[in-house]
Amino acid sequence: MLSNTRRTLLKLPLRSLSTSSALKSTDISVKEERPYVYNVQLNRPAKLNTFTMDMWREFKKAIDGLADDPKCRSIIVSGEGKAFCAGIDLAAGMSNIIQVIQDDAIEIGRKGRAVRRFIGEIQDCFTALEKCPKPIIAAVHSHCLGAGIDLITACDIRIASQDANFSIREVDIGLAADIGTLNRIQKVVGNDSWTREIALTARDFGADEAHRYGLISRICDDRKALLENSIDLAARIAEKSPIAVQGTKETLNYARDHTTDESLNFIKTWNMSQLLSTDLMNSALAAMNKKKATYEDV
Ligand SMILES: CC/C=C\C=C\CC(=O)SCCNC(=O)CCNC(=O)[C@H](O)C(C)(C)COP(=O)(O)OP(=O)(O)OC[C@H]1O[C@@H](n2cnc3c(N)ncnc32)[C@H](O)[C@@H]1OP(=O)(O)O
Repeated sequence: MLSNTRRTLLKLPLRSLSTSSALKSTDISVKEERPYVYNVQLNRPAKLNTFTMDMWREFKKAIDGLADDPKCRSIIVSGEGKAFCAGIDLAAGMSNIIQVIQDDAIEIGRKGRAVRRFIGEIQDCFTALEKCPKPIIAAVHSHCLGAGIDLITACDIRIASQDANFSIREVDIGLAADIGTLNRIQKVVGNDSWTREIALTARDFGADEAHRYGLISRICDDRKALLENSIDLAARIAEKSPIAVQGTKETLNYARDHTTDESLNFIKTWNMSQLLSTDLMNSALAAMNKKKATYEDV
Protein backbone atom coordinates (compact mmCIF):
# COMPACT_ATOMS: atom_id res chain seq x y z
CA MET A 1 0.00 0.00 0.00
CA LEU A 2 2.92 2.31 0.67
CA SER A 3 4.06 1.92 -2.91
CA ASN A 4 0.51 2.77 -4.06
CA THR A 5 0.70 5.91 -1.95
CA ARG A 6 3.98 6.83 -3.59
CA ARG A 7 2.53 6.16 -7.04
CA THR A 8 -0.39 8.45 -6.21
CA LEU A 9 2.04 11.17 -5.22
CA LEU A 10 4.01 10.92 -8.45
CA LYS A 11 0.93 10.78 -10.67
CA LEU A 12 -0.96 13.74 -9.25
CA PRO A 13 -1.71 16.30 -11.99
CA LEU A 14 -0.73 19.86 -11.11
CA ARG A 15 -4.25 21.23 -11.14
CA SER A 16 -5.29 18.80 -8.38
CA LEU A 17 -2.35 19.80 -6.23
CA SER A 18 -3.62 23.03 -4.75
CA THR A 19 -5.24 22.83 -1.33
CA SER A 20 -7.83 25.28 -0.19
CA SER A 21 -7.41 26.62 3.31
CA ALA A 22 -10.99 27.85 2.96
CA LEU A 23 -12.21 24.24 2.96
CA LYS A 24 -13.94 23.36 6.18
CA SER A 25 -11.94 20.53 7.68
CA THR A 26 -13.10 18.18 10.39
CA ASP A 27 -9.79 16.38 10.67
CA ILE A 28 -9.20 17.56 14.23
CA SER A 29 -11.73 17.17 17.01
CA VAL A 30 -11.52 18.57 20.49
CA LYS A 31 -13.28 16.81 23.35
CA GLU A 32 -13.55 17.78 27.02
CA GLU A 33 -12.75 14.51 28.83
CA ARG A 34 -13.00 15.86 32.39
CA PRO A 35 -13.26 19.38 33.80
CA TYR A 36 -10.18 21.29 32.57
CA VAL A 37 -8.91 18.29 30.55
CA TYR A 38 -9.14 18.39 26.75
CA ASN A 39 -8.37 15.70 24.18
CA VAL A 40 -7.25 16.96 20.76
CA GLN A 41 -7.91 14.04 18.44
CA LEU A 42 -6.33 13.53 15.04
CA ASN A 43 -9.47 12.55 13.20
CA ARG A 44 -8.62 11.36 9.71
CA PRO A 45 -8.75 7.64 10.41
CA ALA A 46 -9.32 6.48 6.80
CA LYS A 47 -5.84 7.84 5.99
CA LEU A 48 -4.25 6.83 9.29
CA ASN A 49 -4.35 10.44 10.54
CA THR A 50 -1.76 11.57 8.01
CA PHE A 51 -1.32 15.32 7.87
CA THR A 52 -2.54 17.55 5.06
CA MET A 53 -1.94 21.32 5.06
CA ASP A 54 -5.53 21.98 6.16
CA MET A 55 -5.13 19.51 8.99
CA TRP A 56 -1.88 21.11 10.13
CA ARG A 57 -3.57 24.52 10.22
CA GLU A 58 -6.58 23.15 12.05
CA PHE A 59 -4.34 21.41 14.57
CA LYS A 60 -2.49 24.67 15.35
CA LYS A 61 -5.80 26.50 15.70
CA ALA A 62 -7.02 23.91 18.22
CA ILE A 63 -3.82 24.04 20.30
CA ASP A 64 -3.63 27.86 20.22
CA GLY A 65 -7.30 28.02 21.23
CA LEU A 66 -6.72 25.78 24.27
CA ALA A 67 -3.54 27.68 25.13
CA ASP A 68 -5.68 30.80 25.64
CA ASP A 69 -8.65 29.06 27.27
CA PRO A 70 -8.72 29.46 31.09
CA LYS A 71 -11.01 26.40 31.28
CA CYS A 72 -8.23 24.20 29.90
CA ARG A 73 -5.40 23.12 32.23
CA SER A 74 -4.01 20.04 30.48
CA ILE A 75 -4.24 18.52 27.02
CA ILE A 76 -4.05 15.06 25.49
CA VAL A 77 -3.23 14.52 21.82
CA SER A 78 -4.51 11.18 20.53
CA GLY A 79 -5.39 9.56 17.22
CA GLU A 80 -8.77 8.21 16.10
CA GLY A 81 -8.96 4.83 14.37
CA LYS A 82 -6.31 2.25 13.54
CA ALA A 83 -3.20 4.40 14.08
CA PHE A 84 -1.98 7.46 15.92
CA CYS A 85 -0.37 9.06 12.84
CA ALA A 86 1.34 7.61 9.74
CA GLY A 87 3.12 10.90 9.02
CA ILE A 88 2.54 13.42 6.30
CA ASP A 89 -0.09 12.55 3.69
CA LEU A 90 2.31 11.65 0.92
CA ALA A 91 -0.17 12.86 -1.70
CA ALA A 92 -2.27 15.74 -0.34
CA GLY A 93 0.26 16.90 2.27
CA MET A 94 3.06 17.37 -0.24
CA SER A 95 0.91 19.00 -2.93
CA ASN A 96 1.77 22.66 -2.18
CA ILE A 97 5.48 22.06 -2.18
CA ILE A 98 5.40 19.93 -5.33
CA GLN A 99 3.36 22.59 -7.09
CA VAL A 100 6.06 25.17 -6.33
CA ILE A 101 8.93 22.83 -7.23
CA GLN A 102 7.34 21.93 -10.58
CA ASP A 103 6.40 25.48 -11.55
CA ASP A 104 8.98 26.51 -14.17
CA ALA A 105 7.65 30.07 -14.11
CA ILE A 106 9.07 30.64 -10.61
CA GLU A 107 12.70 31.82 -10.50
CA ILE A 108 14.93 29.42 -8.53
CA GLY A 109 15.81 31.79 -5.67
CA ARG A 110 12.10 32.59 -5.17
CA LYS A 111 11.28 28.87 -5.27
CA GLY A 112 13.71 28.35 -2.42
CA ARG A 113 12.09 31.13 -0.41
CA ALA A 114 8.63 29.64 -0.99
CA VAL A 115 9.80 26.21 0.16
CA ARG A 116 11.35 27.79 3.27
CA ARG A 117 8.08 29.59 4.08
CA PHE A 118 6.14 26.35 3.60
CA ILE A 119 8.41 24.40 5.97
CA GLY A 120 8.29 27.25 8.51
CA GLU A 121 4.49 27.27 8.50
CA ILE A 122 4.36 23.54 9.25
CA GLN A 123 7.07 23.82 11.92
CA ASP A 124 4.96 26.47 13.68
CA CYS A 125 2.00 24.08 13.84
CA PHE A 126 3.94 21.67 16.08
CA THR A 127 5.96 24.35 17.89
CA ALA A 128 2.52 25.51 19.09
CA LEU A 129 2.58 22.42 21.36
CA GLU A 130 5.83 23.54 22.99
CA LYS A 131 4.70 27.17 23.26
CA CYS A 132 1.34 26.23 24.77
CA PRO A 133 1.59 26.96 28.52
CA LYS A 134 -0.59 23.93 29.36
CA PRO A 135 1.13 20.51 29.65
CA ILE A 136 0.44 18.24 26.68
CA ILE A 137 0.41 14.43 26.77
CA ALA A 138 0.82 12.48 23.53
CA ALA A 139 -1.11 9.19 23.71
CA VAL A 140 0.32 6.95 21.00
CA HIS A 141 -1.15 3.72 19.64
CA SER A 142 -0.08 1.72 16.60
CA HIS A 143 1.84 3.69 13.91
CA CYS A 144 3.67 6.87 14.84
CA LEU A 145 5.78 7.69 11.80
CA GLY A 146 7.59 10.73 10.40
CA ALA A 147 5.42 13.74 11.20
CA GLY A 148 3.96 11.69 14.06
CA ILE A 149 7.37 11.78 15.76
CA ASP A 150 7.68 15.51 14.96
CA LEU A 151 4.41 15.95 16.85
CA ILE A 152 5.14 13.85 19.91
CA THR A 153 8.64 15.25 20.49
CA ALA A 154 7.08 18.71 20.86
CA CYS A 155 4.76 17.40 23.61
CA ASP A 156 5.61 17.37 27.32
CA ILE A 157 4.85 13.73 28.09
CA ARG A 158 4.59 10.72 25.79
CA ILE A 159 2.86 7.47 26.71
CA ALA A 160 1.98 4.58 24.41
CA SER A 161 0.12 1.31 24.16
CA GLN A 162 2.06 -1.92 23.74
CA ASP A 163 1.16 -2.08 20.03
CA ALA A 164 2.82 1.27 19.24
CA ASN A 165 5.48 1.35 16.56
CA PHE A 166 7.64 4.30 15.75
CA SER A 167 9.89 5.37 12.90
CA ILE A 168 11.74 8.54 12.01
CA ARG A 169 10.77 7.64 8.46
CA GLU A 170 11.99 10.74 6.59
CA VAL A 171 15.24 9.36 5.10
CA ASP A 172 13.09 6.69 3.45
CA ILE A 173 11.20 9.37 1.57
CA GLY A 174 14.39 11.24 0.58
CA LEU A 175 14.14 13.94 3.19
CA ALA A 176 16.08 15.18 6.20
CA ALA A 177 13.31 15.58 8.79
CA ASP A 178 12.59 19.31 9.07
CA ILE A 179 9.52 19.71 11.29
CA GLY A 180 11.19 19.25 14.67
CA THR A 181 12.19 15.63 15.31
CA LEU A 182 15.91 16.11 14.67
CA ASN A 183 15.87 19.35 16.65
CA ARG A 184 14.12 17.96 19.71
CA ILE A 185 14.67 14.23 20.03
CA GLN A 186 18.16 14.32 21.56
CA LYS A 187 16.84 16.69 24.20
CA VAL A 188 14.06 14.21 24.89
CA VAL A 189 16.03 10.96 25.00
CA GLY A 190 19.57 12.16 25.72
CA ASN A 191 21.18 9.34 23.76
CA ASP A 192 23.07 10.53 20.70
CA SER A 193 24.04 7.11 19.36
CA TRP A 194 20.49 5.71 19.53
CA THR A 195 19.08 8.92 18.03
CA ARG A 196 21.46 8.66 15.09
CA GLU A 197 20.75 4.97 14.66
CA ILE A 198 17.00 5.41 14.37
CA ALA A 199 17.15 8.67 12.37
CA LEU A 200 19.73 7.44 9.86
CA THR A 201 18.15 4.02 9.26
CA ALA A 202 14.45 4.96 9.52
CA ARG A 203 13.95 1.53 11.10
CA ASP A 204 10.78 0.71 13.02
CA PHE A 205 10.97 0.26 16.78
CA GLY A 206 8.33 -0.74 19.28
CA ALA A 207 7.00 0.50 22.60
CA ASP A 208 9.54 -1.47 24.67
CA GLU A 209 12.50 0.08 22.86
CA ALA A 210 10.92 3.55 22.95
CA HIS A 211 10.45 3.10 26.70
CA ARG A 212 13.97 1.79 27.25
CA TYR A 213 15.46 4.89 25.63
CA GLY A 214 13.09 7.36 27.27
CA LEU A 215 11.07 8.43 24.24
CA ILE A 216 7.96 7.38 26.14
CA SER A 217 7.54 7.27 29.91
CA ARG A 218 4.81 4.65 30.21
CA ILE A 219 3.48 1.61 28.33
CA CYS A 220 -0.19 0.67 28.63
CA ASP A 221 -1.61 -2.76 27.82
CA ASP A 222 -3.97 -1.61 25.09
CA ARG A 223 -5.67 1.41 23.60
CA LYS A 224 -8.42 1.54 26.22
CA ALA A 225 -5.85 1.58 29.02
CA LEU A 226 -3.87 4.19 27.09
CA LEU A 227 -6.84 6.56 26.98
CA GLU A 228 -7.67 5.96 30.66
CA ASN A 229 -4.04 6.48 31.68
CA SER A 230 -3.70 9.68 29.67
CA ILE A 231 -6.97 11.11 31.02
CA ASP A 232 -6.01 10.23 34.61
CA LEU A 233 -2.58 11.77 34.15
CA ALA A 234 -4.00 14.93 32.56
CA ALA A 235 -6.66 15.17 35.30
CA ARG A 236 -4.02 14.83 38.01
CA ILE A 237 -2.09 17.73 36.48
CA ALA A 238 -5.31 19.74 36.08
CA GLU A 239 -6.02 19.48 39.84
CA LYS A 240 -2.86 21.41 40.67
CA SER A 241 -2.37 25.16 40.75
CA PRO A 242 -2.33 26.33 37.11
CA ILE A 243 0.13 29.04 38.16
CA ALA A 244 2.54 26.38 39.47
CA VAL A 245 2.00 23.93 36.60
CA GLN A 246 2.39 26.48 33.81
CA GLY A 247 5.41 28.05 35.52
CA THR A 248 6.94 24.56 35.72
CA LYS A 249 6.47 23.93 31.98
CA GLU A 250 7.89 27.37 31.08
CA THR A 251 10.90 26.82 33.33
CA LEU A 252 11.64 23.28 32.13
CA ASN A 253 11.52 24.51 28.52
CA TYR A 254 13.75 27.46 29.36
CA ALA A 255 16.22 25.32 31.33
CA ARG A 256 16.47 22.83 28.45
CA ASP A 257 17.67 25.57 26.09
CA HIS A 258 19.80 27.71 28.43
CA THR A 259 22.62 27.43 30.95
CA THR A 260 21.82 26.62 34.58
CA ASP A 261 22.75 30.19 35.59
CA GLU A 262 20.44 31.65 32.97
CA SER A 263 17.56 29.44 33.96
CA LEU A 264 18.03 30.09 37.69
CA ASN A 265 17.80 33.77 36.83
CA PHE A 266 14.69 33.04 34.75
CA ILE A 267 12.82 31.27 37.56
CA LYS A 268 13.64 33.84 40.23
CA THR A 269 12.43 36.60 37.93
CA TRP A 270 9.34 34.56 36.96
CA ASN A 271 8.50 33.89 40.60
CA MET A 272 8.96 37.57 41.54
CA SER A 273 5.35 37.89 40.46
CA GLN A 274 4.06 34.32 40.51
CA LEU A 275 4.91 33.69 44.18
CA LEU A 276 2.54 36.56 45.00
CA SER A 277 -0.35 34.41 43.79
CA THR A 278 -2.92 33.22 46.34
CA ASP A 279 -2.28 29.70 45.00
CA LEU A 280 0.79 29.44 47.23
CA MET A 281 -1.13 30.17 50.44
CA ASN A 282 -4.15 28.07 49.37
CA SER A 283 -1.93 25.07 48.64
CA ALA A 284 0.02 25.38 51.89
CA LEU A 285 -3.18 25.69 53.96
CA ALA A 286 -4.80 22.73 52.17
CA ALA A 287 -1.67 20.59 52.71
CA MET A 288 -1.61 21.45 56.43
CA ASN A 289 -5.31 20.57 56.76
CA LYS A 290 -4.98 17.44 54.59
CA LYS A 291 -7.51 18.90 52.15
CA LYS A 292 -7.51 19.44 48.41
CA ALA A 293 -7.04 23.03 47.30
CA THR A 294 -9.00 24.52 44.43
CA TYR A 295 -7.66 27.27 42.24
CA GLU A 296 -8.95 30.21 40.26
CA ASP A 297 -8.69 30.05 36.50
CA VAL A 298 -5.79 31.83 34.85
C1 LIG B 1 7.88 19.46 4.44
C2 LIG B 1 7.68 18.08 4.89
C3 LIG B 1 6.86 18.00 6.12
C4 LIG B 1 6.67 16.90 6.80
C5 LIG B 1 7.28 15.64 6.46
C6 LIG B 1 7.01 14.50 7.11
C7 LIG B 1 7.67 13.25 6.69
C8 LIG B 1 6.92 12.00 7.05
O1 LIG B 1 5.88 12.02 7.65
S1 LIG B 1 7.70 10.56 6.56
C9 LIG B 1 6.49 9.33 6.87
C10 LIG B 1 5.53 9.18 5.72
N1 LIG B 1 4.66 8.06 5.94
C11 LIG B 1 4.92 6.85 5.45
O2 LIG B 1 5.87 6.63 4.74
C12 LIG B 1 3.91 5.77 5.81
C13 LIG B 1 3.22 5.23 4.59
N2 LIG B 1 2.22 4.21 4.97
C14 LIG B 1 2.55 2.94 5.21
O3 LIG B 1 3.65 2.50 5.12
C15 LIG B 1 1.40 2.04 5.56
O4 LIG B 1 0.20 2.68 5.27
C16 LIG B 1 1.40 1.64 7.07
C17 LIG B 1 1.54 2.84 7.99
C18 LIG B 1 2.52 0.63 7.33
C19 LIG B 1 0.05 0.96 7.43
O5 LIG B 1 -0.21 -0.10 6.56
P1 LIG B 1 -1.67 -0.76 6.55
O6 LIG B 1 -2.11 -1.10 7.92
O7 LIG B 1 -1.61 -1.87 5.54
O8 LIG B 1 -2.66 0.38 6.08
P2 LIG B 1 -2.81 0.96 4.61
O9 LIG B 1 -3.87 0.19 3.92
O10 LIG B 1 -1.48 1.06 3.98
O11 LIG B 1 -3.32 2.44 4.89
C20 LIG B 1 -4.68 2.77 5.10
C21 LIG B 1 -5.01 3.97 4.25
O12 LIG B 1 -4.16 5.06 4.63
C22 LIG B 1 -3.43 5.55 3.51
N3 LIG B 1 -2.10 6.02 3.94
C23 LIG B 1 -1.29 5.44 4.84
N4 LIG B 1 -0.19 6.18 4.99
C24 LIG B 1 -0.31 7.23 4.16
C25 LIG B 1 0.52 8.37 3.89
N5 LIG B 1 1.64 8.60 4.56
N6 LIG B 1 0.08 9.27 2.99
C26 LIG B 1 -1.12 9.11 2.35
N7 LIG B 1 -1.95 8.05 2.59
C27 LIG B 1 -1.54 7.14 3.48
C28 LIG B 1 -3.33 4.36 2.59
O13 LIG B 1 -3.06 4.78 1.28
C29 LIG B 1 -4.72 3.74 2.76
O14 LIG B 1 -5.65 4.54 2.05
P3 LIG B 1 -6.69 3.84 1.04
O15 LIG B 1 -7.53 4.96 0.53
O16 LIG B 1 -7.43 2.84 1.90
O17 LIG B 1 -5.88 3.16 -0.01
